[in-house]
Amino acid sequence: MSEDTKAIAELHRLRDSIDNVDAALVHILAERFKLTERVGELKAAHALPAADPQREAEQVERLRALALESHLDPEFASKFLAFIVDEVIRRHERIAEERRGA
Ligand SMILES: O=C(O)C(=O)C[C@]1(C(=O)O)C=C[C@@H](O)C=C1
Repeated sequence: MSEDTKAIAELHRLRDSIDNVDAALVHILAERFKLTERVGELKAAHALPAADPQREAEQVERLRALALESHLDPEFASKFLAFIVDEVIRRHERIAEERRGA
């Protein structure tokens, strides 16, 4: 087997593993959004604000430390969290509007 053929085989193996990790990420995100939807319902029912900056600051601090331990760029980890949390807040606001309109 030539070196190029071996490299292509290795590329396919790596891509198979990347596909597995991507599938796990989608499943984990789906579970997280199921949980945050329940939080959104709870907040709407009790007129609590969609966003909780104190909680977010704690989450960022915790994730940055975990990222460092795992040799992941902490800046990337906090941007990734912010991206998800922004979407959660939008969904919380939508739930609250729907409950107000109902
Ligand atoms: O914990 C909450 O209060 C949530 O609404 C969940 C969540 C999150 O996605 O983790 C989203 C918005 C808040 O600003 C903080 C955290």
